[in-house]
Amino acid sequence: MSNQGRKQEQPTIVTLGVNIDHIATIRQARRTIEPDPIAGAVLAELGGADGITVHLREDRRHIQDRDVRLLRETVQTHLNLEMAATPEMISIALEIKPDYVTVVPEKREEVTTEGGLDVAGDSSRMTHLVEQLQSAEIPVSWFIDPDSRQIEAAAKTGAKFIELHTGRYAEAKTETTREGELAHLQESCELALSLGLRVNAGHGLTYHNVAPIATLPGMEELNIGHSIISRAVLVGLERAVREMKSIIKS
Ligand SMILES: CC(=O)[C@@H](O)[C@H](O)COP(=O)(O)O
Ligand SMILES: NCC(=O)COP(=O)(O)O
Repeated sequence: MSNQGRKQEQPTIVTLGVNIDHIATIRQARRTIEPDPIAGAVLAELGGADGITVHLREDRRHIQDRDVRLLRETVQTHLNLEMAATPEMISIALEIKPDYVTVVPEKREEVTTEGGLDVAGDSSRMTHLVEQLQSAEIPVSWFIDPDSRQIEAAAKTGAKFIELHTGRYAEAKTETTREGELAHLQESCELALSLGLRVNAGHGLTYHNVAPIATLPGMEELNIGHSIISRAVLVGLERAVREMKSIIKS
């Protein structure tokens, strides 16, 4: 069922979904048991995360099926499962029942998610996916570019959310380009709310570029991963070395 005609109320507080994929990237570099993203999720929640996001890629390069199953049992806030629109992923989502699913485009050869999903170009398959997941009470979010055609198509599928891809904003090389991308994101957010969608955003957000996105009227949740995990590695390093040194000395 489409959302049209039901303007979404504007949320007043922007929440933070912490994407813990790259804790698993470090673990998978050695195919070992540490660092465990489940422990990472507990610490992120203690630090104030409002939600935990993981992307179960088809190639399982970082997050594994076991991680998603355990996170479902341990996450105290909400669990956002990012996944491709494939039968395998739909069946995993139906079994695990995350608090919501964000459907993303995926290519095996990409380093990270390139561009948003083409909901407009495959609307009947996408509408069917929404019916399958939302009839099981799993709200669907489309990870799309700030593009009016995609936003209108997203609303017609009946999905509850979109996540605006902030990659072009994050990668802008000049202030003028960045301002232009921010304006696209603002207009997109307004359009989505007017069509009854709730609006999240993410990709490439950092400590330096997040503030203007966090103040966009109507923005609900920002999903941020790489920048937070990168900082965590560095701010934790001194303590980690001290702890090893004290064992060696004793
Ligand atoms: C869809 C998205 O933006 C996130 O999944 C992010 O890309 C982290 O995962 P990868 O680094 O595997 O792309
Ligand atoms: N959907 C975006 C996300 O979960 C995190 O992306 P990034 O901060 O790792 O680029």
